[in-house]
Amino acid sequence: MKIGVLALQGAVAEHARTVEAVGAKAVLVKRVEQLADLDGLILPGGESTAIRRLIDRYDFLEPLRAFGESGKPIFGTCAGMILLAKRIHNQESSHLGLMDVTVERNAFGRQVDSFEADLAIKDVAEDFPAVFIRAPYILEAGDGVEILSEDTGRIVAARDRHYLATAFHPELTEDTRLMEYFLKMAEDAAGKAVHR
Ligand SMILES: NC(=O)CC[C@H](N)C(=O)O
Repeated sequence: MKIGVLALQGAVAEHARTVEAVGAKAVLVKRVEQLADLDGLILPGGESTAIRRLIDRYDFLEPLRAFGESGKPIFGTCAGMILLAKRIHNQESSHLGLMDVTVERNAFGRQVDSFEADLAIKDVAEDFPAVFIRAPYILEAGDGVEILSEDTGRIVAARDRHYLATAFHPELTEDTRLMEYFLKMAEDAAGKAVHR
């Protein structure tokens, strides 16, 4: 399986390492043509406004939408979750607008810029070490969205069809269980599901 990591800005190398750790091939995506032969794509954390500027500069917006709309899985972490969302709280427009959620940016407030929490994530882990950095969270999720994890009442991981999003950074720990979950989504989508 080939999993791309959008390599415009943000935590790119860490995701690529985790992709390789679960036995898939990581592709650092810097040009639109590279999307063609991927089985899934990761939108990393970083700064969503900066990533968006680069998406526009390199004409990635429509190709990324088309990638998602073709049924290929996309995993957005932190800023990547903001890029995936259909709605952004207090903002008129969204970015890719693919996942049926409303997100709020920097939602944990300045006092708690960064923190770690052990999270129960449905179908993934009882105790996932989650690192939050100026993290957003999901304020509202559409009916078809499966809530995978909440931290103190806030939705911090969710899945909408073939879109997966976390408010935290799974790539900053050695724990590969969430990446295994995403790889399984990509395998299922590719119709190549193998017993693992
Ligand atoms: N760690 C992150 O990805 C932070 C996200 C950032 N606060 C944003 O709004 O894009």
